[in-house]
Formats: sequence, structure tokens, C-alpha cells
Amino acid sequence: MSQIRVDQLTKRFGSNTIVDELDLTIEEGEFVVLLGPSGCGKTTTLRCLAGLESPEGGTISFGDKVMYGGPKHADVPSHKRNIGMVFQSYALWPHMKVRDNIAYPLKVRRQKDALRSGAVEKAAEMVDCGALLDRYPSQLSGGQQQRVAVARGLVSEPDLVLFDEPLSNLDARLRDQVRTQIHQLHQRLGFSAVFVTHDQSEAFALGDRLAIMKGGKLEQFETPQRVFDEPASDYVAAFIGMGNKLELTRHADGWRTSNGDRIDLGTRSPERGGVEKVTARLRAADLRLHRAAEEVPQGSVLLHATVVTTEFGGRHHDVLVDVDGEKLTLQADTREHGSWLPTAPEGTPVVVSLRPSDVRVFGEDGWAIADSQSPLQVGDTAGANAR
Ligand SMILES: Nc1ncnc2c1ncn2[C@@H]1O[C@H](COP(=O)(O)OP(=O)(O)OP(=O)(O)O)[C@@H](O)[C@H]1O
Repeated sequence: MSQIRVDQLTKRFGSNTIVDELDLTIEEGEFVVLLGPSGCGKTTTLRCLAGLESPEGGTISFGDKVMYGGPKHADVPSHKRNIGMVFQSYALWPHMKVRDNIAYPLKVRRQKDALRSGAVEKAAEMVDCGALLDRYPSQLSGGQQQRVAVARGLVSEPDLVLFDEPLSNLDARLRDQVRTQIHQLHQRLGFSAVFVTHDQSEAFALGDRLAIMKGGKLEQFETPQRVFDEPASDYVAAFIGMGNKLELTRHADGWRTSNGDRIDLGTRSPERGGVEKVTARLRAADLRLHRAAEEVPQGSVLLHATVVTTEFGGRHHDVLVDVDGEKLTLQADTREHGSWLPTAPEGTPVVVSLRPSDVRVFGEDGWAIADSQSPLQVGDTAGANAR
């Protein structure tokens, strides 16, 4: 195994540029997740890596072997790229038993030694399917079929394993099981992987690094922790769960919401010099609900709001509140608020509090305004966002 490099990859369909001069490096043994909304070019990027699409430009190299592009205009066919693939639709051969499905990549590559030395059985055991080898796919549950597909993807010990939304056809319980299994297999076997998803929890759970795509380009390429703590842009923040958004305007004494509540942005406040408007983003879990301003802890920012809707969510209520026309969601502890909140009519005045350190700030161009006190600025880490 070795480093996989994608340089300036461009793929068009007709006049639409779907992958736009994309640079991406996958270190040996690294699990990279391509994350982004529908249509941003994730699957097309994966298919270019697999050799299933012919790009219009750029280079793809696996170690020192050029798979696409380069001075010799290489375009190595898919079956010669030494990759494993796991698809959303499982894509098992219905007329073949599990044993033959898993063995398929070894047969195509004529890896007779592996076939003889029990690689198929070992791969099936790895995904707890050792007892299913003589069944047909139609005799398996969805979760079992996808585990067989994972075994098939790994059996030939490929340089790179490509996963295209492999969990999205499974119900929630199976999805968690198969996700954990993929995670454990990666930790044990250390294969390099590119995993496409639009599910942020899947991405956070599996990725060594997350490549967040927008319009065929990388918006941020960093560790899950870093993306969670310091989303590079408003687009990334919204996509990874910072759904709450407040438009703020600079006043003589600091930043204020449209209804006049003051928010101290502390070290994330942009310098003067033309920046008069910013967007603040927050996670639902970072907002607290109170009935009166006196309940707000010291050091927190206070917003005046009204209740819009309340839904029971078990330990908490999901509450939608209105701050002068801007809607925020938050989770209110059932033990603390269960006695009054479910019957509070729409329009009930409440107070919402937040800690300034939980606020992330974005300029009018959409890019993050970094914490001026942080030694590590957004985009400073090795291989960081691709701006
Ligand atoms: N063969 C094709 N011909 C024309 N357009 C295509 C083709 N394949 C993909 N596209 C278009 O390219 C864009 C990106 O598709 P792609 O499947 O890469 O997105 P994605 O980020 O993986 O989205 P999803 O999560 O919905 O699969 C879409 O607008 C899609 O309609």
C-alpha cells in the first residue's frame, strides 16, 4: 500500500463541471470520508478513482503508479487498479453462492494462491458470515448481504477500498452494526479507504479525515475533531449540525442580533475594517432554555425569544424558538422543563442562553472568522482545507 494522490481532477458531464480541479491525498492506511449534500460530486470522484469514469483532466496516482493522466496519458482500467468496492446496492451476483461472490475478485485477478489458502473463508469470518458461505444472496438479510459485500471488497487485500454509501440501504440498527464492523476491520487491517456519505454521524465515526465537498471542490479537508471544532465555512457548519443561525450587526458597543440582544464574540470578533455584518452559528445542544433572565448563568449570552413548537424527545424536548424572526432549535431537559413546556402556547416568552465560546462566526463571504487567540487558525493544519 502507498499514498493515493489526486491532482487537479476534473470531470464534466456535458457542460456541467461535476468535479472541479480537485486535489486529494489519501495517506497509506488512512480512512478518508467524502462528505457533502446530494449532487456535490462525491460518487463521481469515487468512480474516477475506481476507473469507472474517464475524467477530462488531472492525475490519479497510487504510489508511484499513475492510474490516470500524467505524461503518458495513462488510463488504467478498473480491474487493473487493485481496488475493492462496496456499493450502496450490495451488488452481489444473485446466481452465485456467498462463497463465489466473495471469491469473485480473486478469480478475476487470477489470485489462485489466495483462493487455495483460504482467503475467502477468512474474509467471510472477518464479517461474521462464515456460516453463510453456501447460501445465495436472496437467502440473506440486507445486513448480511452488505457484510458479504464488505468481505468481497477486502478479500484481495486491495491498495484502496472504495465505499459508496454502503450503509444507506440498511435500517438504523443494522447501519450501526455494519458501521462498527467496517471501523473495526479498518483498525485491524489498516487498508486505505475512501468512503462516500452524506451522513455526518457516519463521517465523524469512521473518518481519519473528512473531505467536505461543495460544487465539485473541497471546502475543508481535516480531522473530524477539527471539522467539528472549527468548521471552515458557513456551508460546512450548517452541514455538520450547526443549524442555528443568527445574523449579527456591529454596533458601537459590540455585536447585536436584530432584536437588540448583545452577543459577545470575544476573540472571534472580526477586526474593524469594513466588516459590519457576520453570521453566528450554534448547535442545538449548545443553547439553554430559561423562563426568566435571572436564571441565566453568569458569563452566558442572553437572547429574548418566544416558543414556536415543542416536541417530546424522551430525556429532552426539541423546542423551536423565534428570536425576532430567526428560528432556533434547542433541546430542553425534560426533568427541568417537562412540567410547563409541553403546554406552553405558541408565543410564550422565554430566554435562551449560550456560551460565547460555543459560537462560530462567519463573514459575508461565508468563510470562518478564526479565534484570534488560537495558535491554530482555520486552515493551518497539515493538509488542511483546500482553499
Ligand atoms: N452519467 C451522468 N451523466 C450526467 N450527469 C451525471 C452523471 N452522473 C452524475 N451526474 C450528475 O453529476 C452531479 C453529481 O453527481 P454525484 O453522483 O457525483 O453526486 P453525489 O455527491 O454523489 O450525490 P448523491 O449523494 O446524490 O449520490 C449530479 O448533478 C448528477 O446528476
